[in-house]
Amino acid sequence: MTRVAIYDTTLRDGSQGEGVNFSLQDKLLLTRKLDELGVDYIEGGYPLSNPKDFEYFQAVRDLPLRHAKVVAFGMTRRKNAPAETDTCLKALLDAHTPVVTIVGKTWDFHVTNVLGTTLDENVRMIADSVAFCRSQGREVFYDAEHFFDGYQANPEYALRTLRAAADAGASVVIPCDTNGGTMPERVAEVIAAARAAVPCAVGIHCHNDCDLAVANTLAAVRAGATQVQGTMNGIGERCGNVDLVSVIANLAVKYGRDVLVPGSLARLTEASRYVYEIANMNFRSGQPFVGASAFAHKGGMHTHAVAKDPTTYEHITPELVGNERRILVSELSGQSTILSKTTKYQLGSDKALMGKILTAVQDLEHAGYEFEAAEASFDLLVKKAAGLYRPWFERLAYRVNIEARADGVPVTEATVKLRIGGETQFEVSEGDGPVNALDAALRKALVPAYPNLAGVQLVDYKVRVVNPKEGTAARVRVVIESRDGTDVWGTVGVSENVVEASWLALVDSIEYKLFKDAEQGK
Ligand SMILES: CC(=O)SCCNC(=O)CCNC(=O)[C@H](O)C(C)(C)COP(=O)(O)OP(=O)(O)OC[C@H]1O[C@@H](n2cnc3c(N)ncnc32)[C@H](O)[C@@H]1OP(=O)(O)O
Ligand SMILES: CC(=O)C(=O)O
Repeated sequence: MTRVAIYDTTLRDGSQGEGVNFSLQDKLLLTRKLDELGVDYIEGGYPLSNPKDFEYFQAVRDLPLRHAKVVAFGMTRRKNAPAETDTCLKALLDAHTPVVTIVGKTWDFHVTNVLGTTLDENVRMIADSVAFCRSQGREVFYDAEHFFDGYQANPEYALRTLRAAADAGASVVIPCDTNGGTMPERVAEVIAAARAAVPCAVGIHCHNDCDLAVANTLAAVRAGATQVQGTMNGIGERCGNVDLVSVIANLAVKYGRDVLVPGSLARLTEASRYVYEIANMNFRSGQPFVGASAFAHKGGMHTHAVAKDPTTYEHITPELVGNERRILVSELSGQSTILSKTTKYQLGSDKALMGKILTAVQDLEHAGYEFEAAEASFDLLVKKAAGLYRPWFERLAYRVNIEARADGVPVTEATVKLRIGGETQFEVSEGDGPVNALDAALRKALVPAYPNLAGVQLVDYKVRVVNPKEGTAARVRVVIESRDGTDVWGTVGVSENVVEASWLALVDSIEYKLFKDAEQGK
């Protein structure tokens, strides 16, 4: 099957998304990651646009890329002026990339109403720009902006612009659904018409304004497009570009097409999450293929079947795209969920115990607990129900004091009193807030006996009101995420008092860490 070239424009079109702003360093890190993933082309930016993009093309030359080619992007020459002196084309060539992508107008309405020029001059702008970059030794891709709307309005003219680019030496012409409003069957028809009109390869560039960008891109490939442009996780202007993650996975797994470099598909999840991190965006847990929930099973009937054979509720095996299966514990669980979450304790034959754990989960969830993001608290619950729990320390008391001083800066102080191995420990600590102060005092008291606790970091803290109708007397749920050198774990506490809820979640985190290290012989 023909290879489909993957052209990533996260660094250019992705950065046109609201709230996305990559630093130069971010762009270089992403370039390295995209190359590791095995994409064929990385569109690094618009060198004329700003000094950062210009510098990127200087700096990227020092990156040792294994596979990907870096591409500079820019528009056709300005109207009524020669290509040789055009500042945009000069910046494109000064980027010294092996490939340049030139975007041009194909919709007659844009030519007359936006560029303010004639249809003939626009065709010359395209041809001159492509020919000039070719004469300077660059491979040229031609992005046909608004091609689908242009083809709808004036098909002869739209095809004429494509032919101008191909005749001038473009190796790929790429019809763009710039406004993202085209339906999949129409995309297929128009791509077929474009292929019939030019001798060179045809690509596709879709936006997601109708939530159809993936379907449109796949329709284009089925109609013969051999280059796919898009962004990681679909970030981009308005509703975004096509999500390359889904496109790559569907092409490889569903259509058996040759994409990326061999063996790369299993890096998809890691690459997607890396892009979210660098873009400072939250992961989309329901994102197909790579989201944390993409292979998470919650309903009791589902988990029961998945335990017998995962294909009962999974369309592919998660490892294929580097993701993992998760079994979620909740009030919707049945005994088989509990069974699959407790395999390490080998409690399977004890039906009464499974029932007891399930009832405890349902009662606690009714009271406001949630164990989906707090598997460490669930683990402690199982230990307690199965008689495997032993206290590492005894909680005698805690107190938190917040003093608002005259300078307006509140000072928080926490005191904890614990019994550890028969000794009473009493420690005081200041912190940025009650949770920070309590955490610091807890560790001060415990680290002398359990030095591994020094390596625990609190990485996330979330509070959610459980029963908002009660106003300020409402119960709150605190979920804390903790991390050490090897693992990340979540714990939960619920109370009418936010400090107490935090304390419960904190203590669970510490206890889980102590059990975990003991089980791992640390
Ligand atoms: C569909 C897409 O995603 S295309 C890429 C869109 N991305 C961006 O625009 C981000 C980067 N852009 C920029 O940094 C700036 O817009 C620049 C540097 C390109 C141009 O900046 P300026 O010269 O100040 O122009 P400005 O942005 O105000 O307007 C765009 C100009 O480009 C012209 N233009 C637009 N498309 C094209 C084209 N394909 N070929 C030639 N000229 C074009 C417009 O007519 C307008 O020129 P005019 O004011 O003489 O009519
Ligand atoms: C080229 C481009 O980004 C577009 O037409 O959407």
